[in-house]
Amino acid sequence: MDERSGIREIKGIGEKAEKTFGKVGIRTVGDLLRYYPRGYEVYEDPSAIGELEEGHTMTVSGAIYGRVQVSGSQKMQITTLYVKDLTGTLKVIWFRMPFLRTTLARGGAVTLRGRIVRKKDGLVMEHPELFYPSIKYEEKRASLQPVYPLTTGLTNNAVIKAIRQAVEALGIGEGILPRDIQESFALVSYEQAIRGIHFPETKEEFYQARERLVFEEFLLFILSLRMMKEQKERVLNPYCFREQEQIGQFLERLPYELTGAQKSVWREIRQDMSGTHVMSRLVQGDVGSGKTIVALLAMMFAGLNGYQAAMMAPTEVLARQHFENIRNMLAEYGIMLRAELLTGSMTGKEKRDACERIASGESNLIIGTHALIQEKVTYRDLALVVTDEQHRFGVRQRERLAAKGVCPHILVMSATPIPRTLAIILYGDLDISVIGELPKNRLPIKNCVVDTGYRETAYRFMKKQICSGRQCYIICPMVEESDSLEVENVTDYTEIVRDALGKGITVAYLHGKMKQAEKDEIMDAFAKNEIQVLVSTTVIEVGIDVPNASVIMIENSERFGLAQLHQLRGRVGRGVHQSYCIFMSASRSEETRERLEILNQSNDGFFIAGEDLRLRGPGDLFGIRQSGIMDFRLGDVFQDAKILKAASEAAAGILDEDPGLERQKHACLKKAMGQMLSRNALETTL
Ligand SMILES: Nc1ncnc2c1ncn2[C@@H]1O[C@H](COP(=O)(O)OP(=O)(O)OP(=O)(O)O)[C@@H](O)[C@H]1O
Repeated sequence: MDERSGIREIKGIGEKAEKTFGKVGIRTVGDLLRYYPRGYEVYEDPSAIGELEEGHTMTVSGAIYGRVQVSGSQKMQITTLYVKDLTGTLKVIWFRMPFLRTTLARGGAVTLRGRIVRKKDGLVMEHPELFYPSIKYEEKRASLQPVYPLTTGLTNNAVIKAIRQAVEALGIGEGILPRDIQESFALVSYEQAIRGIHFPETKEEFYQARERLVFEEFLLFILSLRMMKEQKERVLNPYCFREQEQIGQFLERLPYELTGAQKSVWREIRQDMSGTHVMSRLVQGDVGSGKTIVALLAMMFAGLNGYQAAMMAPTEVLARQHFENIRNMLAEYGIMLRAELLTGSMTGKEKRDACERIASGESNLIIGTHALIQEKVTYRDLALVVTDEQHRFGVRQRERLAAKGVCPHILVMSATPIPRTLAIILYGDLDISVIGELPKNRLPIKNCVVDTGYRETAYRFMKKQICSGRQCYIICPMVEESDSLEVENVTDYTEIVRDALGKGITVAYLHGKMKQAEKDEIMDAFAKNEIQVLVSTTVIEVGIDVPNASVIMIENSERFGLAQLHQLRGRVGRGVHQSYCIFMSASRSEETRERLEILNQSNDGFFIAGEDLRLRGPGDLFGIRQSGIMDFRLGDVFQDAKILKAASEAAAGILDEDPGLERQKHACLKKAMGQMLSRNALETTL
């Protein structure tokens, strides 16, 4: 058995289990080994019964007191047991486990781990994990128990068992890292890493295992990017771009002057597009810095030179907003180009018609969502691809869209405030431009952090703003992960806001479960100030641009990450009006206060990202987080910035020494890269 073997070769995995594992993408032994836990549970020291706390998962050790009883209906049998220690007696119940009556003997020593709930007759431990005799608990005590992502039919124990079997039966090889790299970066061996990520005995073991695996992930990613960049750099620019007078005229008639930063980025883009090689450029800028107009200029530049340009937005609402914006500008300034919208929610006929106009070249500027790559779209002469909010798309999707043209120029817009040093590593295949200044007409947003007692005052404040012509967003309080409740919650909350604001103010809501047409209608009405208050879940997070909106109130701010709060806040302060952000928080914890204070003090995305990193700290054991920026299994580009840097150094060293990865010691690495790149290529052709 090796990593490529099917999982059926593992003892205990039959046809049924094979299917279940298949649902989470595990087909081979290698897939299984790289199915990492999403967190770990610590089997803590037992607590005294007299000190148990409601709502927590806790462990108790004691003697079985009295007889085990089974009651309830045939369908739902309840087994009850009392356990006693020096400090008290605890009632314990299990559902559908009547057989325990014969297993558990009166007076026996037992350890139980479960959730403590309050019932009529006091605290009860519900459906706990049982260690009988107690000594069995010692094996688990203080160790970290992996918790895997699961699906229907797949239990945590089944995953643990399968991985244990695989680890024991398989001589785990050396992995892909060359020995010299492993040694010079003081990383643990592949075998230690695999054991340590699944079954760490200590936190230290976990950290080391994770470090090695994250390093590997980053190294592969960086090497692949470098290779892609090299291949790209060889591509000569097949397009012929000439300066267009109409662009200059357009800029002169625009109601505002471009900022210095916008001008210089626009210059770089123009030079790239008419240069000798195909452009691959990332434009980074804080929320509201005016990236859209720069993208639009590039698209017009392509259109006026007789080519097509496509822009892929992360949501339909945003695609429509860009489309309307572009269409209106073309009409207003008399530019003879045709904009086209293509999104998944359009009817079959609408899509077909749009595709025809794209294929014939009648439409030059195409704006859409994933539909731009998913639908069967052919372009007549695609010379530029703009992807908005790049972090919502992977490198693969970007490539897939690029594959639709011959080899179009690529422009990526990103509001993710990552420090330049990090950006250079992460977007290794792109050149980077930064729009590092906000338009001059902006007043800094005024912030406040308040508790829910301030709500009434906030409503009064909003009412005043609305009376002077402004509009407001309210990010709705959240309900615990429940989709059906989410809808109810937004509608109920909207009623409360309507009552609070009184007649004459139109309040509407927006949530993820609404039909696209409904969402579009609401957004259109909000943009026209027919709606004054928009209550929403976080669907409005990215890119929405209504400069007249001057207040945003974010309920449950404590539940969001700093970067997301900054994005949400960025929906206001986009015009000449003084804007306000009210961070409402129900939590009194010191940590929450400190986090929100950062936003209260600063409107600068780069500063906030840095502080976020400082607060999150290295090695966040219980949440192996995904930053959402890159699609890494384990790594987090913020949290693991140090490992990322180390991997980047390692990549540079490897390529210096052996540019084609021809040496024997790099063979495994090259193979893994090949697999990764061919996976990309495969998706590109789909
Ligand atoms: N130089 C400028 N002077 C004044 N206003 C500007 C300037 N450039 C852009 N704007 C306006 O600022 C607003 C925000 O611009 P834009 O939507 O491009 O921001 P963005 O960088 O895409 O932000 P986000 O990341 O939040 O989407 C828009 O209403 C736009 O018309």
